[in-house]
Amino acid sequence: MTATKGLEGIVATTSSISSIVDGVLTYRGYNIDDLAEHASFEEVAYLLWFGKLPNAEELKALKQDLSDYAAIPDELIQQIKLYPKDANTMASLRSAVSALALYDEAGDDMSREANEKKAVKLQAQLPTIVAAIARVRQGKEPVAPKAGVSVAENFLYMLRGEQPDETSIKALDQALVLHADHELNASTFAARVTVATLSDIYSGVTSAIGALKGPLHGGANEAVAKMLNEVGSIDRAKAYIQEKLDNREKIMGFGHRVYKNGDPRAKHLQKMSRELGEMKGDTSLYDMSVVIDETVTSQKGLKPNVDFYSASVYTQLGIEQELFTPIFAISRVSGWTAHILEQYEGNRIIRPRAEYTGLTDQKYVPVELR
Ligand SMILES: CC(=O)SCCNC(=O)CCNC(=O)[C@H](O)C(C)(C)COP(=O)(O)OP(=O)(O)OC[C@H]1O[C@@H](n2cnc3c(N)ncnc32)[C@H](O)[C@@H]1OP(=O)(O)O
Ligand SMILES: O=C([O-])CC(=O)C(=O)O
Repeated sequence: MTATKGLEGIVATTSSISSIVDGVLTYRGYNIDDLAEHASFEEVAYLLWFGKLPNAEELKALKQDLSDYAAIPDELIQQIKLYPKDANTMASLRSAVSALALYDEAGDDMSREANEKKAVKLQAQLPTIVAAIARVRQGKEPVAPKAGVSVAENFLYMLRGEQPDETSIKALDQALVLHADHELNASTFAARVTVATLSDIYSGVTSAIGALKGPLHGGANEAVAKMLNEVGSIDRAKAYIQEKLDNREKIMGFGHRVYKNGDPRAKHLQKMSRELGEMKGDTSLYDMSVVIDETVTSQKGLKPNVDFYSASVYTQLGIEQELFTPIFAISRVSGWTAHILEQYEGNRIIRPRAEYTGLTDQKYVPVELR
C-alpha cells in the first residue's frame, strides 16, 4: 500500500453535482460562465439540490421557504452574544451551526424529505447567523431577516441594518453563484466523510465549516485581504511579492490542486472587482491586485484562484475582512448540503487505508523502567 500525499489524483466518489474537466467547471452540466452571467443564487441552489433549474413556480416556492426559515432561534442569538468579541468568525459560525441542530424540531429524522428541508433551512439560516455574529461583535443588536428578498439582499440588509444598494446586491449574488459548489474540495469531502457514518446533516455542515476555515482552502480570501492591506499601495506590490517568493513563502489566493491553467471563476471576480472600482471612481485596490497577479503569474506560473479577486470585491462592497470566509460558507452550504443528500442516497462508509510508516516490533516496557 502506497499513500498519495494529499490524495492528489485519487477519485474518491462518483457525483453528479459538479464537475471540473479540462479546466471547465459545471454545475449539473451547466457551465459556470453561463450561470455566473444569467442565474440567481437561488436558482443555482435549487439546481444543486434537485438536479434541474427550477421553473417559475418552483423558484417562487424555494424563495418563500428561504424567507420563512431565515429567522434563527432566540436561544441561539443569546448564545452568540456570549461568544468572545474577538473570536475567529469562522469558529463562531462553526459553533453556532452546531448549536442550530439542537433547535431543529425534525431532530434525527433522516428521511429524504426531512433532510431536504434541513438543507433549505441551513441555507436560509446561515446568512442570518453570520450577520448576527458580525453585528454582535460590533456591539449592535442583530437585525431580523426581511421577508421576500434574495439571500444576497437579505444578508447585506441584516449586516448593515439598512437597505443595500442594487450594485452590492448584484455583485454579492454573483459571488454566491461562483462559490456554490466545487466537486470534491476539502470541505465538501469533510462533509461527505462525516455523513457517510450516517451522522446528521448539521454534523456534516459543521465539519465542512471547520475545513473551509483553513487558509489553504476558504480562509485564503481573508489571507488575501491581509496581504492587500500589508502591500498598501501599487508601487510596493512587485517588491513585496518578489520578497515573499524569494523566501519561498506562499502567496495566498494563487495555485490550485485541480486547475493548473487558471480557475474559471477568477475572471468573473476580477471583472467584478474592476467594475466596482470604476463605479466608485477608485480602482487602486483592483490595480494593485492586478500587479500582484501579473507578478505571481510571471515569476511562479501560478494563476489566481477564486479567493484572490473575491477579497478585493468584498472589500469594495464595504464588508469587513473577517466575514469573507463566512460569506464563502453562506454560498457553499448549498453545495455541501447537495453533496450530503447525494451521499445519503448511495451511502457507504468512507474509510480509506493508511500506509504505515511507524516503528515495528516494539516490546512493552513497564513505566518505571522507561
Ligand atoms: C477555495 C479554495 O480552496 S482555492 C485555494 C485557496 N488556497 C490558497 O489560495 C492558498 C495558497 N495556495 C496553496 O497553498 C496551494 O496552491 C493549494 C493548497 C491551493 C493547492 O495545493 P497543492 O495542490 O498541494 O499544490 P502544491 O503544494 O503541490 O504546489 C505545487 C508547487 O507550487 C507551489 N505553490 C503552490 N501554491 C503556491 C502559492 N500560492 N504561492 C507560492 N507557491 C505555491 C508549492 O510550494 C509547490 O512548489 P514546490 O514543488 O517547489 O514544492
Ligand atoms: O476545489 C478545491 O480544492 C478548492 C476550491 O477551489 C473550492 O472549494 O472552491
